[in-house]
Amino acid sequence: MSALEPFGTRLRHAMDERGPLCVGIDPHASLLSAWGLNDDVAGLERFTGTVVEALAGTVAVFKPQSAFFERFGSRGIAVLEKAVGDLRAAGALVVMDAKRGDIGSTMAAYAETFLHKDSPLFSDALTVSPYLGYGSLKPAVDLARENGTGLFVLALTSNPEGAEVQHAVREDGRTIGATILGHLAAENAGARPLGSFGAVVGATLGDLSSYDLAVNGPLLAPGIGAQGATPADLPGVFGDAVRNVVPSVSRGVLRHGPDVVGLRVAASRFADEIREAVGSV
Ligand SMILES: O=c1ccn([C@@H]2O[C@H](COP(=O)(O)O)[C@@H](O)[C@H]2O)c(=O)[nH]1
Repeated sequence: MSALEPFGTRLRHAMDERGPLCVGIDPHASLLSAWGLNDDVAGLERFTGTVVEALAGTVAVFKPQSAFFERFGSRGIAVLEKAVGDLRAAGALVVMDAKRGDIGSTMAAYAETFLHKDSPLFSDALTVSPYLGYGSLKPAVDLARENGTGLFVLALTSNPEGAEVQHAVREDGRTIGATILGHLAAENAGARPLGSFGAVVGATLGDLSSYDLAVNGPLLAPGIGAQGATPADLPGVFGDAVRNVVPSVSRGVLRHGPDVVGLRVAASRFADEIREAVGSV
């Protein structure tokens, strides 16, 4: 494979061409059942293949949730591998939502799993947890730089429980979330048109004006749809940083399957609402 352009550059182009919507692939057992599928590998395969068939050619970014594939063991991982390959072959970017984080030496192995160009699970970016210390992510940052891939670091997550950690105030007066954002701004310094090191910032969080979201990198924003946030909330949550937001919707789109037209209509409705909301800033 020839060297890839940096993830941030590829993401900016994909957002310009296809819009910023990210569709999450979360094959919950309840969704498999609602689609009339069994909660087994054949059901997983059919579900995932239908999402790819319906949306891979039009949506910019996909975020497979690794947990829903891992729960089927090696055969589930095989379904995930195929989906990643098919999505990328259709011109979409893949953010693997595996939320890895460990001491540096183990982090290097996680990075090789998802961000090394020769890995079967090679993805354009990976979600990672900085809660063993931001510095523990260095092997992933380094490998991402070498391979033209990216990271999305959990900074201010969409779930209410996140606040007890992420809003905690350090001795220097900064919150943990703000500290993570600061590290990302440093990683992305000077990158054009967009850095490759993004933050996960929930769309559910309300006014974040006390946080400096100008990290010169993408802001992956889960929480739209099933968790209650809407595209119209985006400008109020993200302010000027909204142009770098990648709004992510999983169940809000997936519940419209298994009909491929239903999935397309749902994704296109979210894309339109996002365009309207973000265009208004
Ligand atoms: O802060 C976070 C980080 C990640 N997620 C993940 O996004 C999807 C949300 O799914 P919905 O069905 O759209 O609610 C899911 O995979 C989460 O693990 C998040 O929700 N919040």
